[in-house]
Amino acid sequence: MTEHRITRDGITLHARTDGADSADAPTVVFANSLGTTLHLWDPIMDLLPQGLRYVRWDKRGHGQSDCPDAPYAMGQLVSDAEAVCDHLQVRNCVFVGLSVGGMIAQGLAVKRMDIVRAMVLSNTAAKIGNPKLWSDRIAAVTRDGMGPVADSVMQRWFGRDFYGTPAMAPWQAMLEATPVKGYTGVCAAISGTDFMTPTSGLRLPTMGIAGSEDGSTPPDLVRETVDLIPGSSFHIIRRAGHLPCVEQPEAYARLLTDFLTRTGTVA
Ligand SMILES: O=C(O)CC1=CCC(=O)O1
Repeated sequence: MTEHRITRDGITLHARTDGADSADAPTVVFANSLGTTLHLWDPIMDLLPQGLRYVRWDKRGHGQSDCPDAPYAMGQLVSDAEAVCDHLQVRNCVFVGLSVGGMIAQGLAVKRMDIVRAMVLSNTAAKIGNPKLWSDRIAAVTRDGMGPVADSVMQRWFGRDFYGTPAMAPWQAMLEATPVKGYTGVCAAISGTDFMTPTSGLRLPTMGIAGSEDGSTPPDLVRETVDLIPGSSFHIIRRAGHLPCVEQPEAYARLLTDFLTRTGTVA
């Protein structure tokens, strides 16, 4: 594992690479969701093929990355992803984005075909929620902090088998540790994003993943976006909510590994 600090736009972003330690290795880049750090992917890392380079980073306002004042724009989040990839010489990668991470995937694929060769749109959509949903959430978190919204977020993040169990505690702690400015900054970026038109122009190998019990981006919403891209595939992971890589890591890693094989990323 190697840690990286990348400075752009007056802030420093924290990233790490695992697996192969060379820019020449086939590379998979992971983009996390709102209120999570790069540790979102920990449960699947040991289940993925060897010989590849795995890149992940903390979005601005999350984890060990700097936290500038809110609001943020989707263009800034996409440019952050671009800066991480350019710093690490990522080209022709498979880009895996979950939720807002999947919006970043769509934005980066439109902007930088040299970086994104194939993508996984997990628990995401071209447009998530509506401006009132996000302005209400920004107002509640700005007024009361992360604590009071945590339970309703957990109910969307996790299916009924996982919600309320001790295994949920570290994920709730991750959410509650997110700075208010970072959380509300990213909420504003999501609120202002509708990628329906640009995403419908994308032509690259794409796989969609949904959780059968996802309360934030239900399967039909994910499918609607994935169907914009001809030739894409779509899979539902059962007994999982918004973060299936946490609840069903084996099933998630199996889908990813199959996709890496189909796209010629692993033999
Ligand atoms: O908190 C939620 O509702 C889940 C979510 C929406 C966008 C994202 O990244 O996470």
